Amino acid sequence: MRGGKKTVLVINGPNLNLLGLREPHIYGHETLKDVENNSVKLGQQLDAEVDFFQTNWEGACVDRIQEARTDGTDGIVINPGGWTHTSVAIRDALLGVSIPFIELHVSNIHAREEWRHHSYFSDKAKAIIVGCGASGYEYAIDHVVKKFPERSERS
Ligand SMILES: O=C(O)[C@]1(O)C[C@H](CCCOc2ccccc2)[C@@H](O)[C@H](O)C1
Repeated sequence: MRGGKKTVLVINGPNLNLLGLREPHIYGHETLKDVENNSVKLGQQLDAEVDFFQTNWEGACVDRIQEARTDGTDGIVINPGGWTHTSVAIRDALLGVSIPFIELHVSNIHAREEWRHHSYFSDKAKAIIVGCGASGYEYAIDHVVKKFPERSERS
């Protein structure tokens, strides 16, 4: 909670800054800025705080997740991008802060190449949303706000 409001952190991993600009037949035409704007607007409608973070650097992602342990974050929505299939470090960071999270993918990774079918996050995620395009971010935020418990830990 921050300022008396449920607080959701949305994290996007590498190359998702190109969302809507490349491979629209796979990832759609909405840009990451569109997603951020829609997410913040939904937060206002739900009387919640939505923080938005994107990085191409794995260590910066770990640092942002660790920061969430003490900044009032109640739940995380993460699209790990390519790290989905490679990153034990980010899995460890999520488990280390003990913040419930939803794993999100714009595309349906289970209908794509075999190597995309494995995720280092799915077995620990509270929920997984795939294949809903940019709308998935709003579904995930709504779920965190309405279904995830408030966290009291601040230290
Ligand atoms: O479907 C998803 O959201 C993914 O997380 C996107 C990742 C790709 C992130 C890069 O996204 C781009 C978007 C537009 C243009 C280029 C890359 C991919 O490696 C995962 O398997 C599934």
